[in-house]
Amino acid sequence: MSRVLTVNPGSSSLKVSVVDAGTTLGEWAESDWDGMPDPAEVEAVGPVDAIAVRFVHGGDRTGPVVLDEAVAQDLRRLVPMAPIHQPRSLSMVRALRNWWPDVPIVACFDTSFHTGLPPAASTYPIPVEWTRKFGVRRYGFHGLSCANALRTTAETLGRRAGEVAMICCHLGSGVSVTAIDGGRSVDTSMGFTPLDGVPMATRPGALDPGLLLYLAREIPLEALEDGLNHHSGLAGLSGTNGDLREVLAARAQGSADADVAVRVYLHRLRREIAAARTSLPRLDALVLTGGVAEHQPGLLDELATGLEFLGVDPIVTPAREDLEMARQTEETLN
Ligand SMILES: Nc1ncnc2c1ncn2[C@@H]1O[C@H](COP(=O)(O)OP(=O)(O)O)[C@@H](O)[C@H]1O
Ligand SMILES: CC(=O)OP(=O)(O)O
Ligand SMILES: [Mg+2]
Repeated sequence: MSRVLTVNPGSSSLKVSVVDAGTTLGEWAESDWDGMPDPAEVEAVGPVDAIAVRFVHGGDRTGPVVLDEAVAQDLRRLVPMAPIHQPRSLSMVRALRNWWPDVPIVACFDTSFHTGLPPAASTYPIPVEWTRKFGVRRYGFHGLSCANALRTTAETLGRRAGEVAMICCHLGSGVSVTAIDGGRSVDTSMGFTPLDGVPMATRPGALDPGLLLYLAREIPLEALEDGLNHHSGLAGLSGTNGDLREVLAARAQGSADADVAVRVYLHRLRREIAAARTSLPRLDALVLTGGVAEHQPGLLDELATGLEFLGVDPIVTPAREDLEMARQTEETLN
């Protein structure tokens, strides 16, 4: 087993790479949701031995699985819980099967990293009959990014992964904050779905459930679902598309709405980071990853103002979900 084609359909981008033993041989990023690099371009890097596809929702699966028709069917069941991401991963699989019919596909899940959450963090305070009947719990997402950040942070600190107490903030189009201790997730801001937690490019993060009940009486359910997934968060607040480049440009041009959007984003992010700290015995590292962490240093300085009490300086690490997926795929197939 050597070359793994990794496919990561995120909410604002499709990222594709070919990885061989931890080295990236080629990478492609498409901001167009329906884009896909030309398979011939991928083949030009050399033949691939396996394909890894990111699925944000894997249900209760604790690790990656070889994707056969039964698994695909089961993952389809989870579409209502991850409506932005799951359909895209499923349609990517259909296309990939066409292009590479003989290459095994492994599904790698955001949720797997969080399956060991302690009950205090994973249980919703609703009637226990609802919890049992609907299989409701905090699943948590961005786990592939967290696993990669844990590995790089452990290397930086010269420790084993199990010896690191850290907070991982994934700042992409989706945003999450995860407390990691003993090599596993002990609390995380995303919940039953990736709508929860910190405001994101187009999603609101945590809302008063009473507000949702109120809105559900005023707005048809489909419009509400669309508004919460695609028109809330930074986009909804600022009137831009929610990409922080655009929000910050609007703020620089004097937009009061964009100014409030950034304030809300940073306030809620700091609040979530402070909350994550309470799940850890100590804090070795505050790690920031994802497109915003990698490309918006000025905003990170604004974020750090007010977090001095944590006693650590934030460190930035690239969100190499593809390296984690390639690793998981090799382990699964070997
Ligand atoms: N080259 C860049 N310069 C500035 N900001 C960037 C750049 N690339 C990405 N970003 C920021 O990162 C965000 C997208 O993060 P990313 O991790 O790529 O998203 P996702 O994986 O969720 O699609 C955008 O909101 C944008 O503000
Ligand atoms: C789970 C999630 O929101 O992922 P992304 O940030 O890649 O859209
Ligand atoms: Mg992403």
